[in-house]
Amino acid sequence: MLERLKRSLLEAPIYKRGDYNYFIHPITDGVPEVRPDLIREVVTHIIRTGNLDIDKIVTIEAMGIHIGTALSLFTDIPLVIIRKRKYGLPGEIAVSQVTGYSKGELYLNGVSSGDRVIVVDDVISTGGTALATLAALKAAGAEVVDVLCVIERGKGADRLRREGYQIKTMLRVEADDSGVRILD
Ligand SMILES: O=P(O)(O)OC[C@H]1O[C@H](OP(=O)(O)OP(=O)(O)O)[C@H](O)[C@@H]1O
Ligand code: HPA
Repeated sequence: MLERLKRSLLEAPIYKRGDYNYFIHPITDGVPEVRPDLIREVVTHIIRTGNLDIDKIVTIEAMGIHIGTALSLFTDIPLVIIRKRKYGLPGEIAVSQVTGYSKGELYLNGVSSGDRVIVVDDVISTGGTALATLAALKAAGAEVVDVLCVIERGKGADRLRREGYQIKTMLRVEADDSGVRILD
């Protein structure tokens, strides 16, 4: 199961971002290319394992967009993209995002109070992006029925679980100077 994802992760090159061993992968970076069979494998797994009794799919710019778009096309459920750009629309919700190597602002539009949503993203590492997303959705009055990240590294998923959130991930990996190892 998930053979294409596993194989491509084991081949992923490492790029040092300060002290952070950043793996470069089609799902997380769109590099070198995003093959349809890989996306199909990932989205098929999300459909099989995610709670899709929802009104909207929510993802985060940038590398959640291809996953969210494919899932939306497969399920006919609308997609909301949390952007890194302010639009100033009425009701726009801004939250701060901190990852293992960057800081920024995220802006949520398009989710209404009472909307049932799933959050999908490519990877969780420190959990900073997911926690910011969940804070924005709470402020919007949405009901988050599931959180699903394709790849888990570090302690971010455990951080969300400690804060009471359910999160599903497809593969857990670790990355160091020598490359990516699949833990389970
Ligand atoms: O658990 P965290 O430490 O928050 O890391 C996970 C986040 O890091 C990346 O986003 P980022 O904004 O760095 O890059 P992107 O624009 O390429 O998605 C990735 O897409 C996740 O959203
Ligand atoms: N690779 C790609 N995207 C990421 C990573 C990584 O190692 N960590 C957080 N987002």
